[in-house]
Amino acid sequence: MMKRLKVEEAVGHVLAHDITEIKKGERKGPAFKKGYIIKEKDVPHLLDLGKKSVYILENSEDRVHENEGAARLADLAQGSGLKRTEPSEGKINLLAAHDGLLKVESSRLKQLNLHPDVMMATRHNNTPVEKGEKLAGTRIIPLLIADEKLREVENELGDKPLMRVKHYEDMKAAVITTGSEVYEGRVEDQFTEVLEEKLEYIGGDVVLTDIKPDDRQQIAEAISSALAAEVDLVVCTGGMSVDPDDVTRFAIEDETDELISYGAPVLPGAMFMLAYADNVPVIGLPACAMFYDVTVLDIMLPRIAAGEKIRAEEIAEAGHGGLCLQCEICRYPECSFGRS
Ligand SMILES: Nc1nc2c(c(=O)[nH]1)N[C@H]1C(S)=C(S)[C@@H](COP(=O)(O)OP(=O)(O)OC[C@H]3O[C@@H](n4cnc5c(N)ncnc54)[C@H](O)[C@@H]3O)O[C@H]1N2
Ligand code: MOO
Repeated sequence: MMKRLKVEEAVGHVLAHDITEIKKGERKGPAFKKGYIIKEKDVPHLLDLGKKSVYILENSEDRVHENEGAARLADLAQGSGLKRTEPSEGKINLLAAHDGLLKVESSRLKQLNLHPDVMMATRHNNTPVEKGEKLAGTRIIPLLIADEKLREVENELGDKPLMRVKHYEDMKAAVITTGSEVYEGRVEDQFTEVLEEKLEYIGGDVVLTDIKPDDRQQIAEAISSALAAEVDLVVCTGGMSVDPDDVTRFAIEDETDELISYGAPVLPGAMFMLAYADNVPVIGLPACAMFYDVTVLDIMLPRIAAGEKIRAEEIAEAGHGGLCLQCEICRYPECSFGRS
């Protein structure tokens, strides 16, 4: 159990919790850590921190201290690809152990947070994250919690962790540039380099490129050869909208067996198309993806690279959060874009 003692009387006792010191613009952190044995020389410092009394620790079996409470909550969330910090001021942070796609089971997270006296705050599901980034923080709200209460949370949440970071698969992609103006050399291809960059970010490679005019059959043949070369992903660029010579989508239909969607509730990216040929994703990418830094591709590609098959329902859900504000300084993925 805990006992409250005047600081002068607390000398020689074990501190029950971290004591925070905040100096504006200078420092925020624990001046004293839980478990610290208070010494005579600490008394003035504690008084400077506004502590006339402190909680000291006495042994008890049915109560769990904030640091252990945080560790038990972290256990519920920490799946593969996450690591944790030591508790500080009663809180544990979960970090990305490697680059990848963050998965958070938001309905189970809510279940946890419906319990009084515990909290867990996370980043959004399906966020592409980089090694070392902070993904979640968790703690109990009071200093001590009944072991039974924590056990209730643990029983309800079960063994399956709430969070994990999926590795990106080493994707080999084919890029088929379409457009008679590019094919005839009137315009230099500027799309392929955009895709090379985006694939590099998720650990993939463009291994095959082709340029075709706005001709359904020629584009279809290029898709067919890319699939025969056993790439993991085919991306066709351009010719995705409404002009009479925008035929890319018909060529994609010709060569795939499962159309997920032509059109996506995402701006930029309304004319996005996703289909599968024998489970290999074939994307039709509108020319806006060449112009804007962040588009529908940045929402879909990390998921595809993490080995997920995207369903039509999920594309429909992308409408909520599907509007990019094109901020002067882009902070994607730290913004509302793509966070449905
Ligand atoms: N009347 C309408 N106009 C447009 C619509 C619409 O629904 N109704 N949709 C708009 C949307 S949304 C988009 S996005 C754009 C682009 O659509 P496309 O994918 O069909 O693009 P293209 O027509 O093929 O090309 C547009 C533009 O981009 C240049 N381009 C294309 N590919 C390359 C490349 N590899 N390298 C360099 N430049 C490229 C092309 O030359 C054109 O200038 O359509 C809106 N319009
Ligand atoms: O496919 Mo287009 O702008 O929606 O950007």
